[in-house]
Amino acid sequence: MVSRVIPVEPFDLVIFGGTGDLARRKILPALYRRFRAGQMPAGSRVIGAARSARSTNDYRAFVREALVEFGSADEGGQVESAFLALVHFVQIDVTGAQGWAELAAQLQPDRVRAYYFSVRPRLFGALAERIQSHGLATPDTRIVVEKPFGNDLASAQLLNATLAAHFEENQIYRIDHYLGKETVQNLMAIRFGNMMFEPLWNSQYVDHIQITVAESVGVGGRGDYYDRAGAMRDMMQNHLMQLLCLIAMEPPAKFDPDAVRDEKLKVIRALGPVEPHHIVRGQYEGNGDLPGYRDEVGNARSFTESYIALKAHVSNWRWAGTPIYLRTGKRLVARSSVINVVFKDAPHSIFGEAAGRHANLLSIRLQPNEGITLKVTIKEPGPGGMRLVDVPLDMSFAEALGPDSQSATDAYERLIMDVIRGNQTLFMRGDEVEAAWAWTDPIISGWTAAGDVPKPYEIGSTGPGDAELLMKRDGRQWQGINP
Ligand SMILES: NC(=O)C1=CN([C@@H]2O[C@H](COP(=O)(O)OP(=O)(O)OC[C@H]3O[C@@H](n4cnc5c(N)ncnc54)[C@H](OP(=O)(O)O)[C@@H]3O)[C@@H](O)[C@H]2O)C=CC1
Ligand SMILES: O=C1O[C@H](COP(=O)(O)O)[C@@H](O)[C@H](O)[C@H]1O
Repeated sequence: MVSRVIPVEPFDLVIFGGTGDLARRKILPALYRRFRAGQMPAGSRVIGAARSARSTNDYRAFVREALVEFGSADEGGQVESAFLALVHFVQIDVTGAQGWAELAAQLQPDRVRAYYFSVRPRLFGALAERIQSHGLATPDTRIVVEKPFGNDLASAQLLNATLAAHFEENQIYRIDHYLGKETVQNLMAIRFGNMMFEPLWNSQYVDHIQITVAESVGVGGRGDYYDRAGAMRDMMQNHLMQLLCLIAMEPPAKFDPDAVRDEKLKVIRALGPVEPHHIVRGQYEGNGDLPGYRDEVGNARSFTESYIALKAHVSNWRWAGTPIYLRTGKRLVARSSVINVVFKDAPHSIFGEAAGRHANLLSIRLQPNEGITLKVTIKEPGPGGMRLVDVPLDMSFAEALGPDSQSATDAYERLIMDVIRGNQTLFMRGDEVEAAWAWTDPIISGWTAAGDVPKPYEIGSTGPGDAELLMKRDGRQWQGINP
């Protein structure tokens, strides 16, 4: 069961950084898949822009290679040729004066225009300014801004102010690709489309929540950026923060951009400061087969974390007393993003202590093997008296909805089409990003001032042992990281 395609009018999309890694791996294949699905109308244009010279024909060959490598091409077929015919290239150095007139000539009047900022973040401001000063912005223009959106509160505020000098907030689409994931949106459907969860969704019934985003890959070719960012800025401040918002927010009055984002913002603003002893930072060590973090980023003295776990509190009526534990890291045992909602024990066991105490657990698997498991307590079968065991009520979305249900539309496909449709619900608003940095900054400055050194952990493990202790001290434990 795959959702229907919502048609859009022909549009022009300009990818600044159209020859870069992100364009190659994500943006171009996503556009092609939407074209193949019939959602990108003929007459639309995809214009790659980059600093180095190449012809449109060369760029089409580059795009074709990207489609082949990232699994979307139909090997020289008609669909691929029709898509490539929509692709053009313009050489523009964002900081210079050349190329803008040529770009203007490529753009069609009276249609939606989207400029994708897939260049280094320090070019974002200049790019916004140049688009305006060269008269390339119409009222129907949108800009799509990639991460990272600043690297602290001050830089995010400055970037927001720079963009706001040239574009209205309703023209600015700040990407957090986690919001485009099918299962992440499903969090809202699960919470607000079902009556059974909401009455239990508070500190009276929920003991604690665990949010895990584990990766098995290392930092790859992005070592330079990553070593300046670390797991806190790269993942926690944005992706895990968004998951936390969706799991903790109040029901918005309706599913519209500002209603949803207002509620998320309230959650971020309700986050209390994090105690230094509630934070564990880690760095993976090499193991003979694979290089360690420091070798991978080429910095033998790096103290940047490739893993972070922390205990957060949302200080409001719903969640007072229910901690939310978050962890993310690279080179862990498996790629697995899961939210575990751990319910409290029954207040009194009528079966006596020998039967054991059991807590219900709702696991929402975001990737891979998307689905939900509810662990419930039943009687252990057999004549051995009233002994209790936990059994899972397990639902895989692929089994329930068909194998195409999760993979049909990847995050970038959905997000780009939302830009064209002018729907900002799945994009971060400026105040949300600033609030997230306002929470993050003191955490980072705290460990920097204390000279904290990340704990080593083994490649293929669940992270540093101290993260287990963080839970153990509270009489709790992490759920396993399973593929
Ligand atoms: N790669 C990834 O996995 C992810 C990337 N991002 C973000 O996406 C953005 C792009 O990243 P990525 O694709 O990896 O970067 P790359 O370094 O691979 O590509 C950079 C692109 O920008 C172009 N460029 C550089 N300088 C200029 C300039 N002065 N004027 C015009 N074009 C210029 C380059 O063109 P040329 O080669 O001609 O110089 C190239 O097309 C960054 O903001 C990054 O943080 C976000 C999430 C993931
Ligand atoms: O934004 C980022 O996300 C990826 C993880 O994304 P996923 O969709 O594969 O879960 C992460 O590897 C990268 O470091 C980070 O910048």
